[in-house]
Amino acid sequence: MEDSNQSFSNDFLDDTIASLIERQNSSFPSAIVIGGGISGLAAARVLRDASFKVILLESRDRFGGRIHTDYSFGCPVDMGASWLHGVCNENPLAPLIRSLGLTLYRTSGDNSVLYDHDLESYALYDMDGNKVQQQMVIEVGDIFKRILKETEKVRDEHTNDMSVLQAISIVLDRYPELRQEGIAHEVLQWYICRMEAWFAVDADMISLKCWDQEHVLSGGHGLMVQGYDPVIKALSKDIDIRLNHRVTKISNGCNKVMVSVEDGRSFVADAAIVTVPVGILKANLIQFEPKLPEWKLAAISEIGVGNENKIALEFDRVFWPNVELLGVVAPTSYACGYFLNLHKATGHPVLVYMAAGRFAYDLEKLSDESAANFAMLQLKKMFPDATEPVQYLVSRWGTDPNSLGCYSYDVVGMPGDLYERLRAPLGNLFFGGEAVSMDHQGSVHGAYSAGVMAAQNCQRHVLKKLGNLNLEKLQLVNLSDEILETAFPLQISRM
Ligand SMILES: Cc1cc2nc3c(=O)[nH]c(=O)nc-3n(C[C@H](O)[C@H](O)[C@H](O)COP(=O)(O)OP(=O)(O)OC[C@H]3O[C@@H](n4cnc5c(N)ncnc54)[C@H](O)[C@@H]3O)c2cc1C
Repeated sequence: MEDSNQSFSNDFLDDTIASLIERQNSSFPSAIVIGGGISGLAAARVLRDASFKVILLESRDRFGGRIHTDYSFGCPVDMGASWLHGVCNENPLAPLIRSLGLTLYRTSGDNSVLYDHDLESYALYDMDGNKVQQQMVIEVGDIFKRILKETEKVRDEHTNDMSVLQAISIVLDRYPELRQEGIAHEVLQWYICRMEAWFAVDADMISLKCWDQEHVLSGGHGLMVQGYDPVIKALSKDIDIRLNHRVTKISNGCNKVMVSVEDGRSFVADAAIVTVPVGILKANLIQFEPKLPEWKLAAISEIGVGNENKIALEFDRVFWPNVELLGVVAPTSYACGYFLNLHKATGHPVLVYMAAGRFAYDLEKLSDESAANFAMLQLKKMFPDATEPVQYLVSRWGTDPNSLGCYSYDVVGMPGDLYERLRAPLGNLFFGGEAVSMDHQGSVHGAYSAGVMAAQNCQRHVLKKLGNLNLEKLQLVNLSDEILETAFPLQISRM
C-alpha cells in the first residue's frame, strides 16, 4: 500500500487529493465515496459536514444514479424513482423535502405495499378497449386480499420458503371458489402485475416469507411533483464530485484505501464508502484487493436485483380520463400493463408506461422507437383515437452498465443475516446504497439512510484510528439535525 502512491499520474499529484496523500498524521481525515446516487451524496454530505476531505467518484456524466429527472419534455419526468414511499415526518427525507418546499401528490392512503394507488383512482380496460366495471375491480381486489391472507397460512405450514405465485396456486387449489373466470381472472392478473411492479420481479420469484415483512412508513405514497432532481441537487451542493470516473479497483490497506479509476488514475484516503448498485458488485465490475471475503461475496450473490422500466410519452393534448392510473387487463400478469397519468399530478400531458420483471428486460431488447410503438399499441387498445406522441423517453435500467437492475429484492429462501453481511464494513471500507438499508431496501429514503449510516460509521472508525488528531478542529455535524432545524410542513396535494 505504501508504495502504491508511486503509480499516481503527475498531474493528479497536483490536485487536492495529493494533499490527502501527503497528510500523514496531521490535517483533516479523508474519505472517498464511490457512486453519486442519493446514498453516495448523503454519505459525502455527512462526512463533509464533519470536516472530512471528501471526494465522490461517479462513473456517469451525471449524478443522481437511479434518480433521474428528465426535462426534455419541458417539465420534470422521473425516469427512475418518482414516489416518496411514506409521506410522513418519520421519513428521513421529509426534512429535506420540506425545506426545499417541494410538493407531493399523494396517490394512496396508508394502505400497504399493494395499493400505492387507491382503487378509485384506476381506470382498467380489457384488450378490446372495454372499460372494466369499477365494482368488479373492487370485488376482485377484495378476493386478491383474501387469497394473500390465505397464503399466510401456507407460509406457517411450511418451514421452507416458496414463491408467492406457488403459494397462490396452493390457495386456489384449496379454495376453488376463489378462482376467477373471464374478465375477473384478468383483473386478478392485473393485481398480480401490480405486486410484481412493487418488487420489480415476477411473482414466481417473490419470497413468500419476506414479501410483507417490510416496515412500510405511514402516510401513503406521494409523487414528487417537481421530480426528485431538486433533492439530488441540494445534496450535491459543494461536494467535490468527479463525473466520468468509473472505479475499477479498490485496494483496502491497513491505513489507507486506494481507489483506481478506468483511465488508470488513483485516489487515496483514510477510508472509502462503496455505494454502487448491487448489480455492479454482482457483475464483478470492481476488483477488490484483497479479495472480498467469502461471506461478503455470498451475500452479494444471494440478494436479488429486479428490473423496472418506463416509457414516457408526451402528447399535444389530453385524450384520456382524469384518473391516476390507466390499466390494461389480460389473461396473464406478463401481458397486463399500465400507464401513470402525470397530467393528474402535474398538469402536463404525459403518460408513463411502466413495466417490471422479465417483461422489463424484454422491453430493453427493443429499440427506443419500437418500445414507444409498443406502448402506443397498448394505449390504443384503451383509446383507439389516441394521437401519436410528440416525444418519448425510454429507460434501460437492466442493461445500463451503471445500474444493472432497478433495485434489490428478497429472493426465495433468503438467509436472515444477508443484510448484515452486505452492510458489514471491511477495515477502512464501508458499504452504502439502497440494498444495505436497515429497513427500506429498494427505496430512495432507504438508500439515503444507508448512505448516512455508512458515513457515520466511517467517521467514527477514521476518528478512532487517527486518535492523535485534534478533534476540536472537526465539526461533528449531523446532516439531518442541520436540516431539521428548518421545519416547514410537507406540501401534499391531490387534485
Ligand atoms: C425505474 C425505477 C423506479 C423506482 N421507483 C422508486 C420510487 O418511486 N420510490 C422509491 O423510493 N424508490 C424507487 N426506485 C428505487 C430508487 O431509485 C433507488 O433505491 C435509489 O435511487 C438507489 O440509490 P443508490 O444511491 O443506492 O444507488 P444509485 O442511485 O444507483 O447510485 C449509485 C451510483 O453509482 C454509480 N456507479 C456505478 N458503477 C460505478 C463505478 N464503477 N464507479 C463509480 N460509480 C459507479 C452509478 O452511476 C450511480 O450514480 C426506483 C428505481 C428505478 C430504477
